[in-house]
Amino acid sequence: HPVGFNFGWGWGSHGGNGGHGGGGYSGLFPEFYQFSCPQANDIVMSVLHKAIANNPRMAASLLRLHFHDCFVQGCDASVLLDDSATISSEKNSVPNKNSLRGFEVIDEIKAKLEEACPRTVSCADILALAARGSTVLSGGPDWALPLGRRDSTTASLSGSNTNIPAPNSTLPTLLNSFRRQGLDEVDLVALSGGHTIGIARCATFKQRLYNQNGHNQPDATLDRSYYFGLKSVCPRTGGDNNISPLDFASPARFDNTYFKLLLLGKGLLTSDQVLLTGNVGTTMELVKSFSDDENLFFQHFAKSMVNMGNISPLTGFKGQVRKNCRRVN
Ligand code: HEM
Ligand SMILES: [Ca+2]
Ligand SMILES: [Ca+2]
Repeated sequence: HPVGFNFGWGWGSHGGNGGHGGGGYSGLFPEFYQFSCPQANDIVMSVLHKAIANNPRMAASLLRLHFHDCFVQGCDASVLLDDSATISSEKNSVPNKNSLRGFEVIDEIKAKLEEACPRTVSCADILALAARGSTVLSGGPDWALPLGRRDSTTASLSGSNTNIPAPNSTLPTLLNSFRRQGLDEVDLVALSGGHTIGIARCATFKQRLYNQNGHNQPDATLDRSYYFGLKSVCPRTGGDNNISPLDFASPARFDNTYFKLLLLGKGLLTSDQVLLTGNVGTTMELVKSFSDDENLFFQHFAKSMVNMGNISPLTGFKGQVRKNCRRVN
């Protein structure tokens, strides 16, 4: 039987971390495919290698996909489901529409895995493997990745609209949003470091340039020269789809320059800069520590990615292993 004896390994769905990511027992474990599909990660990495060589931004897009999956119904590949008679796709939510990328790469990975190990590797695990592989191939840390997630048969468009924080969020709002997922302020700062790679559209930060507080004034925490540079990319009207790197110093390199830029007032999104200026909790100290010590950032990023990846997984007999990530079986 291709599914192997991993299926329903037993302790799965009763692990009881309360559906939360932060610490605790998830029922997932790194060796989940050791016997049923030992080559799973190699297949993922070979597709990633090609896709990222072809377009370095793809690493960023795939990392973000896992985040947008985990914050809505947990890490269950709900984000990958297309519209159908029974599914209102999360792809149409405000944070996702015209923004999420990388679905074709996930499709390619899934097709190769179905050939090698039919009906074995879930789409939710593919998202987690692709996020880790993208981090590694961009120069970031590697980590032991708990596996064994199964795929949802539902999606939540409304959950996608409410659970994924907006780029103009205040620090208390960000902390609340993460807390609801069982993640703490260290997770928030470490995972925001994912913005060391990738790109954002003007629409997501334009408010900071022209009307941060309802008085037609720019965000006072923005460095002046950075502000003028951003204005040249994002005019007051139009240009909403123009793009700017989240970490302009090294947009394709997974390093700690994101935090160094925050110290210089050169964070792109409000949600980035408030980690330093927001004055709640110890996020400011964490930003300073991560900008001082890349190793420390890498260790925390790895740990927090595991925490995020543990949010409400479907295990044991719950959910299914989709044959095609875009639709339920
Ligand atoms: C803390 C709250 C967060 C907010 C408010 C936020 C917001 C955003 C926004 C607005 C964009 C640009 C989207 C666009 O222009 O279409 C973006 C891109 C990105 N985000 Fe986040 N994000 C957050 C957390 C995270 C986390 C936890 C990760 C992963 C660990 C992540 C990874 C990324 C990456 C890699 C990109 C670039 C994607 C690409 O270039 O295709 N973000 N984020
Ligand atoms: Ca999900
Ligand atoms: Ca970088």
